[in-house]
Amino acid sequence: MSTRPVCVLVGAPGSGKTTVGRALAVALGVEFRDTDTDIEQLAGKPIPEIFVDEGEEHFRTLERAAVAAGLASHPGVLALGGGAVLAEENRAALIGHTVVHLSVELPDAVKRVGLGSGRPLLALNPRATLKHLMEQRRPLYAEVATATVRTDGRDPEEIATEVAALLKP
Ligand SMILES: Nc1ncnc2c1ncn2[C@@H]1O[C@H](COP(=O)(O)OP(=O)(O)O)[C@@H](O)[C@H]1O
Ligand SMILES: O=C(O)C1=C[C@@H](OP(=O)(O)O)[C@@H](O)[C@H](O)C1
Ligand SMILES: [Mg+2]
Repeated sequence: MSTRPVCVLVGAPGSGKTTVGRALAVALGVEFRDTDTDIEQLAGKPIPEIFVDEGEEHFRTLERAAVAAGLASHPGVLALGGGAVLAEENRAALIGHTVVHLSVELPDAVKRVGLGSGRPLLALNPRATLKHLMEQRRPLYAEVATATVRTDGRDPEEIATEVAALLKP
C-alpha cells in the first residue's frame, strides 16, 4: 500500500481544508490527518499557545517537520495549515504529490474565520490580515497545486464531492 497521501489540501485560512478534508476522507474511505493537529500533539498545547510561548518561527519549524512526516507516511487525506506554503522546503516537498488548492475570496474567508477562532495570526484585525495573507500567498498556492477547486458560496459536502471526482483516475 502506498504511503503517499491520496490528496493534500492547501489554501488560505477559512478555505475549508480541515472541514472539507474530513468529508473527503469519509467519502474516500481513508484516514484524515491535519498538520495543525500533529503540531499540537507534538507540542502538547494548542497553536495559539505555541505562538505566545515560543513564537511563530518555532511553529514554522514544527510545521516543516509535520509536513515532511505527513507527506512521507500518511496514505489518506492530508490538510496543511494555510501558511505551510511559505516555506520553500515545503513547496519543494509537495512536488509530485496530488495537491488541491481550495480557493476562497476574502468575503467568504472573513465570514468563516470570524475573529480568528484559534488562528493567532488573525487575532487582531482579521479582515485586513487575511487580505494581506491571501495576496502574499495566492501565487504560492498556485505554484504547488495540481488542481484548484473554488469554495465560495458552496457547502463542504459539495466541495468534497468535486475533489473526490478529480481524484478518480
Ligand atoms: N464551504 C464552506 N461553507 C461554509 N462554511 C465553511 C466552509 N468550509 C469551512 N467552513 C467553516 O469555516 C470555518 C473554517 O473552516 P476550516 O475547515 O477550519 O478551514 P481551514 O482549515 O482552511 O482554515 C469552520 O467554522 C468551518 O465550519
Ligand atoms: O495561515 C497561517 O499561517 C496559519 C493557518 C492555520 O491553519 P488553517 O489554515 O487551517 O487555519 C494554522 O496553521 C496557524 O494558525 C497558522
Ligand atoms: Mg485547518
